[in-house]
Amino acid sequence: MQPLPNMRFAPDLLTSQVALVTGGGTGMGRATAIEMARCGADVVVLGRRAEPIEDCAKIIRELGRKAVAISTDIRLPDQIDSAMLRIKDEFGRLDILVNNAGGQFVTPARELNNKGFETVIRNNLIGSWQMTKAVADHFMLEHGGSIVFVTACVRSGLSGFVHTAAARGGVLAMMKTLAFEWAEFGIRLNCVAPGTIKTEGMDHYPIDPEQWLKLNRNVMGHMGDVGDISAAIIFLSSSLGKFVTGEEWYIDGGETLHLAHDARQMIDAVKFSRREPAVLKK
Ligand SMILES: CCCCCCCCC/C=C/C(=O)SCCNC(=O)CCNC(=O)[C@H](O)C(C)(C)COP(=O)(O)OP(=O)(O)OC[C@H]1O[C@@H](n2cnc3c(N)ncnc32)[C@H](O)[C@@H]1OP(=O)(O)O
Ligand SMILES: NC(=O)C1=CN([C@@H]2O[C@H](COP(=O)(O)OP(=O)(O)OC[C@H]3O[C@@H](n4cnc5c(N)ncnc54)[C@H](OP(=O)(O)O)[C@@H]3O)[C@@H](O)[C@H]2O)C=CC1
Repeated sequence: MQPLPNMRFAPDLLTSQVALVTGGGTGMGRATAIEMARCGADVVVLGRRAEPIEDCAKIIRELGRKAVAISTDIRLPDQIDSAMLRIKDEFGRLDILVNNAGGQFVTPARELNNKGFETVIRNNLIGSWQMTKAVADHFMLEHGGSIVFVTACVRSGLSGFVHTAAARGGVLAMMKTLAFEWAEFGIRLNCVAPGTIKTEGMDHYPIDPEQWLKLNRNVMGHMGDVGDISAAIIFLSSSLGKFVTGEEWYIDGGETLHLAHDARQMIDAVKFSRREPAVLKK
């Protein structure tokens, strides 16, 4: 488990709010669920495996907030419906949804078959849609709320991840469409796109984190931590973000500043010499 960040927001920021975090048992979802509880929210922690979500709910209860862990696969509508009924019973309302659950595998597109593509679309796009529609139908179309999707930095594609690039691009378009259609119901929707964040989820990838740092284009020189992402999610979910909807927020340590990175290499090449630019020497 990654260490939790220090408390960053006012302890009453989310008082009287009920939040649901998918994938809340690990990584960024866990950090967000716990940080929301520290801000006064009651929290529903959702994921497939019982143990991590129960652990997270236990921590939240120790903080003095109400928490319920519900084992649910976001791809399965029947399980989602049961989860909604349980939330209605336990809390009676739901104000915040964080669509964080997701995952994929690295593969060159030429080696990806249709089943693999569909698997990742179902997990990341259809799962997020199903959760969003259920939460709107059961709660938010009646009393409003805030929905944040955790996506990925796919503005220029994501080599090795064509399936997830397609899914996350779909989530972005879905979010913007719903932000327009559901504004009249008091529902705000936004995306947070993490760069490379140190979580247990990264263990699924066959690459050493240090090697990854050399390969990526993060200008900070280190990976982000779970608190970098939970802070953005809480800002957007809470009254701090009350005038923000339909937005996508890249929290990536400058990983997508490709032009700035290229310019830095050029500056290194000329060694700050105006009279004798290295590029002209030979
Ligand atoms: C380097 C850069 C690092 C660094 C990367 C940094 C940038 C990336 C941004 C994102 C970072 C993160 O998300 S961080 C981590 C988040 N967590 C994860 O990614 C979790 C890891 N992934 C998974 O759990 C799974 O792969 C998941 C996608 C959910 C699918 O699980 P399921 O159990 O539903 O599916 P399975 O039954 O396993 O597989 C269904 C089919 O999918 C295909 N399939 C599944 N796994 C496959 C695999 N490894 N390789 C090929 N194909 C596969 C096959 O066609 C399978 O069918 P058959 O052939 O018939 O079996
Ligand atoms: N770490 C990074 O650098 C980046 C991560 N992301 C995305 O951010 C999100 C969080 O990732 P991170 O914290 O790193 O990784 P984790 O693997 O720790 O988190 C993913 C969580 O989602 C849950 N989950 C996955 N599939 C389902 C499903 N079908 N139904 C319910 N729950 C599910 C998992 O729990 P369980 O298996 O028990 O269901 C797990 O708790 C993911 O969507 C990820 O793809 C995006 C860009 C970069």
